[in-house]
Amino acid sequence: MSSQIIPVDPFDYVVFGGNGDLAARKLLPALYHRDRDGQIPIEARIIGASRTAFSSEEYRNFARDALTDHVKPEDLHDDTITRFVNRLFYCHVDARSDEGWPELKALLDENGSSRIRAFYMAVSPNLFGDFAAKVSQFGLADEHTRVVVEKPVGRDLDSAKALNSEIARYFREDQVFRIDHYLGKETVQNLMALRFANALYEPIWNAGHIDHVQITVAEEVGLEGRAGYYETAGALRDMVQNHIVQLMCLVALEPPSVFKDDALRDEKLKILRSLHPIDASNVETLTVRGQYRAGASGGNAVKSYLEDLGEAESMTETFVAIKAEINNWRWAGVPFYLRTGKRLAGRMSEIVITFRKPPHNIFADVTGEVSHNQLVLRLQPDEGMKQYLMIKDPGPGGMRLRQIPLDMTFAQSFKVRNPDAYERLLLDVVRGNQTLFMRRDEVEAAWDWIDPILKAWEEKRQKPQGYTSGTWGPSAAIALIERDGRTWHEPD
Ligand SMILES: NC(=O)C1=CN([C@@H]2O[C@H](COP(=O)(O)OP(=O)(O)OC[C@H]3O[C@@H](n4cnc5c(N)ncnc54)[C@H](OP(=O)(O)O)[C@@H]3O)[C@@H](O)[C@H]2O)C=CC1
Ligand SMILES: O=C1O[C@H](COP(=O)(O)O)[C@@H](O)[C@H](O)[C@H]1O
Repeated sequence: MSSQIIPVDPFDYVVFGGNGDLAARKLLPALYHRDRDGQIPIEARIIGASRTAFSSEEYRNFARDALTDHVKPEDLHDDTITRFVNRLFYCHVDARSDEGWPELKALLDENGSSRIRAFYMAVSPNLFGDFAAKVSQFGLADEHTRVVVEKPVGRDLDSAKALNSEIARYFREDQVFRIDHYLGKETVQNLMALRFANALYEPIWNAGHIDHVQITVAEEVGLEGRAGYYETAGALRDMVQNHIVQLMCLVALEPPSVFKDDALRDEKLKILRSLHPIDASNVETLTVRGQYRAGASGGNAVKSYLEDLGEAESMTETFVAIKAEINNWRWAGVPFYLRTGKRLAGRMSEIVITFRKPPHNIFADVTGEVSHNQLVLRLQPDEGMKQYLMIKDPGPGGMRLRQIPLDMTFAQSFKVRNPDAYERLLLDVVRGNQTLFMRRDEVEAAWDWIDPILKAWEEKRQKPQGYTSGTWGPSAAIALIERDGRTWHEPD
């Protein structure tokens, strides 16, 4: 069964970098799924644009291969593939010359100016400004045009500001969609539903009732052919500055008055600006950097980061753990333990809210300690939520208590395919809905918190600690939380 369909108006989606890795792995499959589910209007077109001299027919073949490689075989059918690829066109353009741009303009103008136009920058960030300038120079944009900007938005605060200013020369902020695909994940949106569509949790969603929060985004994969980019980024820039910080904001924000654009983004911004600074004075106690060594992943032997990179040494971290704190009334004294890494023991992303214990244990004599209730929001795999509660073991054996989860796994509760985050976000751009996209000031506020960490690591020469591939990271990450008398949540 398909997921719920909300129609969108006809559009032309131009994907700069339409023959790149992101387009092949994520964008074309996502658009294919929306088309297969009947959400893409018959007139809509998708136009790949980059330097390679493809014809539109060759681009359709590229797309067929991408779908074969990245869509589950059971979702591929000849008729839906053919319908989808017939929407595809290709223009051969260079961001740094005028070559190909008049042809792209002519193709777009076939539909007049009333149609929605979106330009997706699936290219290296150092080309974002060039593409924006060309779109403007050749008159491809009007006031309804939208532009999608991929991460990374900068590599520090100064470069992010420069990039944002460059884009702002050509587009208004309400035309700019800075994508963070974690915001399109189902469980992440469900976090908003859980908090604000139920009266149950919000009264206890604060320091009075919550002991601490954990956010883990663990990956089994290594560099996946992106060594060049990764070596200039590292886990803090690649995952924490955007995805993990965004998740932390959604856990922590105050209720917005509506679930819409600036109302939500204003509240996220307040959290970003309330983050307790981490700098040279506390970086060694509040952060852990790691780098994977050789080990095993999914039962296979895997190389170290340095071997993957082909270098003798590197200061780039492939793992980060951070103890973050939010300086406001709601969260005073509640640590947010964050961790992410590559080549870890499994692919598992979750947010764990650990509540305080009952103020008095009336079962102390018969059952000993009672556990903290935990709410586990599983982002991937097996998206869903589990609320762990203490219950009595059935039977006459006395008051033996244990934790049992109230389990809501989406796959079991809803018999629908779980859409990829890009499916939702790509069409939100067409709708002009910026709720799940990052505003300029948010991105810059996130860098404002991250920059001093990067500087402090450099100043202290805090080298990444080695960890064996296939484990949960360096032992120092375990010590980071155990020092506080807590432990990382063990995935089921
Ligand atoms: N791949 C991924 O999983 C992810 C990627 N991203 C981001 O997405 C963006 C694209 O990444 P990715 O797809 O991996 O990169 P690739 O290197 O695979 O693709 C880059 C694309 O840019 C095109 N290109 C390069 N130079 C020019 C130019 N001067 N004019 C026109 N087109 C040009 C290339 O095509 P051609 O050579 O034909 O011109 C190619 O299509 C990056 O910002 C990356 O950080 C973000 C998250 C995940
Ligand atoms: O943005 C990125 O995300 C992926 C992880 O995304 P997921 O949806 O598979 O969890 C990560 O591998 C990549 O390094 C990073 O750039």
